[in-house]
Amino acid sequence: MEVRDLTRTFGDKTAVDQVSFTVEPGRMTGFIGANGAGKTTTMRMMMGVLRITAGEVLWNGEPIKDADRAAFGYMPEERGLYPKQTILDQLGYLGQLRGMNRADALAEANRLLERFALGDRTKDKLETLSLGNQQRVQIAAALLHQPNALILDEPFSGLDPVAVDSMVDLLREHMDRGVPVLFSSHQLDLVNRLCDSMVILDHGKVLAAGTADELRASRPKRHRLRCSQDVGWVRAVPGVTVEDLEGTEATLSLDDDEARQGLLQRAVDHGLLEFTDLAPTLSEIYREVTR
Ligand SMILES: Nc1ncnc2c1ncn2[C@@H]1O[C@H](COP(=O)(O)OP(=O)(O)OP(=O)(O)O)[C@@H](O)[C@H]1O
Repeated sequence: MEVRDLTRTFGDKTAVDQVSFTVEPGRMTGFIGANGAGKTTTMRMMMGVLRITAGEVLWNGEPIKDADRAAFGYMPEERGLYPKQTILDQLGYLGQLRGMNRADALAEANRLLERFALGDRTKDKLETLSLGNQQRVQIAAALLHQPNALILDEPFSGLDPVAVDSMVDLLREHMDRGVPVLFSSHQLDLVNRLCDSMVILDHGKVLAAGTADELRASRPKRHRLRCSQDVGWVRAVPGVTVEDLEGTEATLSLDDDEARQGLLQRAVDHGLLEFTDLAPTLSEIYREVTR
C-alpha cells in the first residue's frame, strides 16, 4: 500500500502536505506524530472517507478502488459502533456489510471475542462494557472479514497490557498472511516494540520514514567516553561536539574519522576505560526530528 504526495487542505490550512510512504506486505508500520500532525486525515483519505485534495493512494501499484478498500479492515478514530446494540448482533451485521454470510460472521465474531476474553459478554449491549473492552470489540470489527490490509487509528489507546499483547498476537496472524498494517499511536515505546517500520509526521509533513535501523543509521552517531581521569579536555578536541560531560564521562558526537583518531589518542593518555556507540531509542529519534 502506498501513498504518493497525498495532500489535504481545509480552507487555507494544509493538514496533510505531500505525504508519501509505503506500507509493505506483512509489515507493521507505526504512524507517529503529535496531536494535529495529520495522521487521522491521512488515514481517512487512504480509506476514501475523506476527499483527497491532491496526490494518490496506490494498492498493488495501481490507483486504489473502492472495491479494494472494501476488503480492508479500518478502525476509525471516531469508532462508530452502536452503543445500544448487542455486541454479537452488531459484529454479525458488520460482517454481512463486508460480504460475509451471517453464520460465518457470527462464528468469527465469537472466536475473536473469545480471544479477547469477552466470550461471556456477547449478548451484552456495547455501552455496558468498559472503554477498553469496547475497544476490543472495535478491533474485532476491523478483523472480522480476513482483511487484505489494516488501517488502524490509535488501536492500542485505552488497552491494558494484556489486551495489547492479545491484539498484537492477532495482528501478527494477519501479517503472516502478508497483510500490511498501518497503525497510528502516541505510545512510542509500543511503536518501538511492535513496528518493523515507522513514519514520523509533523505539521502534515513526513519528517522521517523507514525501519528502526534505517532511521537510526540516518541520525548522527553518538558515543560515550569514560576515562579514569577527568575528561574536560574533550571540549578542546577538533571535530568533537560534547553533549554531556560529567567528571570522567562524556556523551559526544564526532565530525569525522580524524576527530575520532584525535579523541582516542588523547583518551588513551587519560586512562581510556570505555568508548561505545550509543544507539538512539525511537523516542530520541522522534524528539530529534520533530525539534
Ligand atoms: N474536518 C476538518 N476541518 C478543518 N480542519 C480539520 C478537519 N479535520 C482535521 N482538521 C485539522 O487538520 C489537522 C490534522 O488533524 P488530524 O486529526 O489529522 O491529526 P492527528 O495527527 O490525527 O491528531 P491526533 O493525534 O490528535 O488524533 C489539525 O490541525 C486539524 O485541526
